[in-house]
Parts: sequence; C-alpha cells; structure tokens
Amino acid sequence: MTRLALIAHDEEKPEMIDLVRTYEDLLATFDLVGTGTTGQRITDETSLTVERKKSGPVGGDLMIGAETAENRLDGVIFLRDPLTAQPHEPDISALLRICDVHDTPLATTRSSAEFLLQGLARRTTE
Ligand SMILES: O=C(CO)COP(=O)(O)O
Repeated sequence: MTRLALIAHDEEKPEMIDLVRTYEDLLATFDLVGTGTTGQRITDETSLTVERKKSGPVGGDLMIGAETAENRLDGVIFLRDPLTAQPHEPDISALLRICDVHDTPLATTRSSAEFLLQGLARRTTE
C-alpha cells in the first residue's frame, strides 16, 4: 500500500486541509502518517485517519525522517511556511536532506503536492 507523510506548518494547515479534502478519495486508499498537530487536524476535519507522530517541534519531523531513512515512505508532502522562522529548523533541514538522500518524492508547496499526488495515483492504477 502507498504510504504517504503529511506535514504542514501552522500557516499552511488550512491549505493542507483543503488539499486533503480535494484528494480525499485517493488518500483514503493510502496509508497516511503525519506530524502530531497536522495529523490530528486531518483526522478531525476529514474522513481520513492519520497515524500521528510527535508534533514537529518536539521530534515529529525527525520521526518522519527516520521512516524515510528506512525507505518506508512513497512520498512526503511538507507544506512549509517559507516566511516564518521555525525553532526546529535543523529538524526540518534534516527531513528535507534525508528525502534527497533516499530519492523519496517530496513536495513542499500546494502545486508540487498536486503533481506528487497525481503521480502516486497513476502508479497505483498501473
Ligand atoms: O512543525 C511541523 C513541521 O516542521 C509540523 O508539526 P505539527 O503538525 O505538529 O504542527
């Protein structure tokens, strides 16, 4: 089963909810994992269930990174806030880096996330 990580900074959480609602039928066929607050909001506000790691600032990004290092993820959607400094910037950089190391598909914006989801959808039906 396709396993996808969903993460959004606070300013981007409304965008994440909107994205997830738009692709809800597709995402219902995926195994979803997310950082704590993002995962909680998706679970509360949509029909989907998300396996929740710790919240990003207390290790959640690193926990997603660990799954990436084990090649357990087929993709990561990480809607980052590019305009706000984050206290856990080193953890964020580590996650982005490990996605590069393992060539795990990574999308950090709405439009790239749509391409990623469409690619995963095509792969699922092939
Ligand atoms: O901070 C985050 C990613 O860096 C997201 O964490 P939450 O989903 O817990 O808000």
